[in-house]
Amino acid sequence: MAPVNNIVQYNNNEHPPTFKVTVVGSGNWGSVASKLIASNTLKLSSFHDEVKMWVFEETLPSGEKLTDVINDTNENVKYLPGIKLGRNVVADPDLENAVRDANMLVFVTPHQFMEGICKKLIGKIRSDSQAISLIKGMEVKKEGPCMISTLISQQLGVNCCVLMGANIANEIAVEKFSEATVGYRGNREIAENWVQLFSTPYFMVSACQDVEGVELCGTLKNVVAIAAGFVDGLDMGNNTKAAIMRIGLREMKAFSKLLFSSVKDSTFFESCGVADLITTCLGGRNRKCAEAFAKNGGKRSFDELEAEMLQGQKLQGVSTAKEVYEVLKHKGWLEMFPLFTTVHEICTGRLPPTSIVEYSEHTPKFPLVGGPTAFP
Ligand SMILES: NC(=O)c1ccc[n+]([C@@H]2O[C@H](COP(=O)([O-])OP(=O)(O)OC[C@H]3O[C@@H](n4cnc5c(N)ncnc54)[C@H](O)[C@@H]3O)[C@@H](O)[C@H]2O)c1
Ligand SMILES: O=P(O)(O)OC[C@H](O)CO
Repeated sequence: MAPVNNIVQYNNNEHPPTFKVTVVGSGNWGSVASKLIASNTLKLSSFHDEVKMWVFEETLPSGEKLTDVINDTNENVKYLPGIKLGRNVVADPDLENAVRDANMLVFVTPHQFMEGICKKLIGKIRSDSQAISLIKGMEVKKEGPCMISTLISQQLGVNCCVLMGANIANEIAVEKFSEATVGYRGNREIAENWVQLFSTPYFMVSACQDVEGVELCGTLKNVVAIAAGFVDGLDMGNNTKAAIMRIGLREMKAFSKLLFSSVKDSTFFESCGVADLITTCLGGRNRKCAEAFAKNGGKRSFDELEAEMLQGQKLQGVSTAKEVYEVLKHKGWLEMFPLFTTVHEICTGRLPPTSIVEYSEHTPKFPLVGGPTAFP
């Protein structure tokens, strides 16, 4: 399409773009996701070039508003400094305004804020909207666990896919090769549209018809990352860390399948599964803060360490460990999941960090190295 005197003209063979994207969230991963998407909307004729990015507004130490600085410099100076997002990314602090024209909504905020965000969006989005969640976490309700994609679907009445994977944002920001998995249910065409929107030569995305499995992998690996951080903080070495990762993967798979019998074994071999578990236990923020927690003998709280070490970025693993613990307790499954249980008990100070490989009387001794019959 060619702009003539600022009016966009279409020739006979060209259709106006169908899809307009808004990214709800502008943290570390939210900013990188906006950059990936914006590079593609410029190339794909079915998408409008402009990508709106909703910013939870804050005032920087300079006294300037973060949104103004992003729009002036094309950089999220707080959450992704040094990276240009693409001139077609437009930051907007007004949530309602940011989503008004969009029909492809990308949700990427820390999970604890999503319930409030959904409430504000009820009745405010286009009726033909599709959604995708890049959020690793879950909510626990009276009725039981609720995945974030389910929260979005139920509250907003939209179909919601998920995108998870071995995706440390700072590495993708500098275009180092990574993979990701789009989880979907039902319509493959919609999933393919998301795959197209995110894929670049350095970000290889594939689709998997197992939305619960993909989302639970992304959510639960953060609990295992906390355990891996404890092992690092206690200088226990690589063998111990590998053992923790193996046991963690077993618990991830068992928990997912107990909650949703539809979860597929093969999902755990996708980027969202074993690959994300490895990268997060080697280089993630949950691992880093848990290492500091263990080095301090559990005497400095995770809240304090998060504020000091992450400068506004948020951990998901500590709250996810609590949410998983609530589910296990409610279902009577605590004894089947000693790693998940122990991580929560260490985070809350009920057990010392060294307990990650020592089991007290109230945690069972067997399943940490459990045989094949310990789980379904
Ligand atoms: N950073 C990564 O490497 C990475 C990679 C893959 C997935 N994820 C997942 O993506 C999700 C978002 O992570 P992120 O790295 O973009 O965020 P982040 O950790 O950088 O969190 C900071 C963001 O939270 C916002 N925020 C703070 N208080 C808020 C409030 N009250 N309401 C709404 N927003 C508020 C901040 O404005 C900022 O945008 C998480 O679930 C995370 O697990 C992160
Ligand atoms: O830095 P973390 O621990 O939040 O992990 C980041 C991503 O989820 C890794 O894929």
